[in-house]
Amino acid sequence: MKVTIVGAGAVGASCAEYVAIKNFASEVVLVDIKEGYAEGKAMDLMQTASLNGFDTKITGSTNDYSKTAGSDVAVITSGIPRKPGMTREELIGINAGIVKEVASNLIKHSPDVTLIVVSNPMDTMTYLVHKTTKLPKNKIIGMGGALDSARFKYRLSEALECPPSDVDGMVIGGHSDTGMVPLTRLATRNSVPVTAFLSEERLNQVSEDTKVGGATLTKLLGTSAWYAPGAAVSGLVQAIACDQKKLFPCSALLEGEYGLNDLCIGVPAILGKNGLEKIVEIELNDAEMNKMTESAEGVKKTNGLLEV
Ligand SMILES: NC(=O)C1=CN([C@@H]2O[C@H](COP(=O)(O)OP(=O)(O)OC[C@H]3O[C@@H](n4cnc5c(N)ncnc54)[C@H](O)[C@@H]3O)[C@@H](O)[C@H]2O)C=CC1
Ligand SMILES: O=C([O-])CC(=O)C(=O)O
Repeated sequence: MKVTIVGAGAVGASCAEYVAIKNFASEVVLVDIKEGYAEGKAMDLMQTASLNGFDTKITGSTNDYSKTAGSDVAVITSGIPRKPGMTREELIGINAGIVKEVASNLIKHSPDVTLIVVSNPMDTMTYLVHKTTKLPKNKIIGMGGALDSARFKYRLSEALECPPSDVDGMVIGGHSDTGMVPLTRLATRNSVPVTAFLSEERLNQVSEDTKVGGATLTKLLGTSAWYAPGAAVSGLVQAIACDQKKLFPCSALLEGEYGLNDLCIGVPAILGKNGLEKIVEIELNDAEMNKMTESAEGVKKTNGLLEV
């Protein structure tokens, strides 16, 4: 199993580290445009192999895609992150060109690859990859919902004063400060609906904190987060590499599901060796469906800025 990660920055390197530590891939190739940067990150990570007990071989390359040939899964984290006060959507001008070129380079050397798009604005970048490559739709997946759901569980655990591992919950919709739809009605603590423990007001607070999860960290860090994003991507990579048939909310190209068409947005999906194997349509109530429709309008507005 060969995994390529383009962008050896904060998220790309964190993802490489989690993939290696989980020890399911034979090879990880890091690619970056900055001279020597991917090679340096790869060497540093390889020097943790004997400490962390993994056998994955990590190599780096400065923009030489021949090194990525035959990749099963490739992750696109190349581009710029936001700074405090910015929205993800403001990154479109720089990141669209980068993502389009990187996807094309990857496919040239790995025609059967499954692509996981991370660069922001992620739903629009995923749509861009669908529009500009000839990969089948199951082979292009956007990562956002897995991270947003992890943040939702963290915020729920705070409110419930319990460990995050006690909590289950999911965020669908667009990966943006206003577009996320945390499904509080369906969240549980060991099978008990969280609505049995928390007031509507407290749950609304959990939802709002979840939606601005990325912005809150960007304000604290001066750039956007990387540990939870890297871990979330590694979960998607593992589900595909190990054919786990796991369910994650992912940004998928919709063709009528949830009453939506011609956009990529976060919906529950099963991931396995064929990439995004199935979109799962869960029953939403009217309020949730309205939020999803509103979120889709926001994503479509950003898609409208693309030159495709
Ligand atoms: N979808 C999600 O849930 C998340 C998305 N992000 C996004 O991921 C992206 C990366 O974030 P960070 O790793 O924090 O940024 P970073 O600045 O640390 O790393 C980005 C790397 O991409 C490289 N790069 C730029 N153009 C390139 C090209 N044409 N080819 C190869 N490499 C290129 C840069 O040299 C840099 O090393 C950002 O757009 C950020 O907004 C970040 C966190 C979560
Ligand atoms: O907030 C950002 O810009 C990066 C990101 O997508 C996240 O951490 O959710």
